[in-house]
Amino acid sequence: MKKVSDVRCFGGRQIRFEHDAKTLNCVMQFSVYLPEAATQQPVPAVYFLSGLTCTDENFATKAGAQRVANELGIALIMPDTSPRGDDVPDDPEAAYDFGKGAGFYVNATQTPWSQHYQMYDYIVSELPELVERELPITDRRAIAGHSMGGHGALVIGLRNPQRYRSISAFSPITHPTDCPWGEKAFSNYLGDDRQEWAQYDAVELIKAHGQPLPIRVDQGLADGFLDEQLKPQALQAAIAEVNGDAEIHLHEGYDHSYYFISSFIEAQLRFHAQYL
Ligand SMILES: N[C@@H](CCC(=O)N[C@@H](CS)C(=O)NCC(=O)O)C(=O)O
Repeated sequence: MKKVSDVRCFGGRQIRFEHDAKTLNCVMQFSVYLPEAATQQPVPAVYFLSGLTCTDENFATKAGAQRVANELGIALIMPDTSPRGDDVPDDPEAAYDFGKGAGFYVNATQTPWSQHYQMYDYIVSELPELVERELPITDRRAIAGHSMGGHGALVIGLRNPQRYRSISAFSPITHPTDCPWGEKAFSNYLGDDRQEWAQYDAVELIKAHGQPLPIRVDQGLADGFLDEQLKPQALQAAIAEVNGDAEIHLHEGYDHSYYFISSFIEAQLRFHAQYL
């Protein structure tokens, strides 16, 4: 992998890398925050999956996570949200909710998407293997995300409890098989067989397999996507059905933006630090 930039930030370093991603069949960029503690010994990591339209830079520049990550001695790994490059197919109408910037953290099975859109395997396997080999980062991992990335964090954590210690999400798409964003993405990436979709739906996974890891969710009640796309009550009902103990924090007046994320990222990082 090649370093694109490296700057000092809150005692640690904010670094951007580029590499040939084998699972995605394209060149990808990702960002890493290394706390000062990583100069002494390898540190655990929180992987943060961003939402629709984002790259690795949205969370890096807008969430304000580095100060607390440095205090806690935790690295932040910030991947992009889809495969990139001129060879990668995009939404024919260039809509923001499908194609580039909208990989939905699934392994696509349908043409022409399946050649590049393998974001599930990229996040679960290729990226951790790379950063743990090349950087002072351990295999003590937590996974977090926002919106589409909140969906990704829940699904990836729920399906891989042996690989992660805790899960958190801001404004997650909790039940993508039952909302317009999810239905559009899954029918294109995965085809029409809805049984194939359930493996990428946090509500369905919890109902089928319970809650294997600690979970914290933060959701703003002034979020414009709340009722149509995000449906926190579907997640609450699934958790209740399996007698889980996920923390779901509903915040009066907060919206879907990075102003919301920056208000509660400290609480989420301190939540993960208990388990890392
Ligand atoms: N308002 C956006 C909808 C997409 C959106 O809200 N994206 C969220 C994630 S779902 C985001 O993080 N956007 C980038 C940012 O705020 O920096 C649009 O219409 O393009």
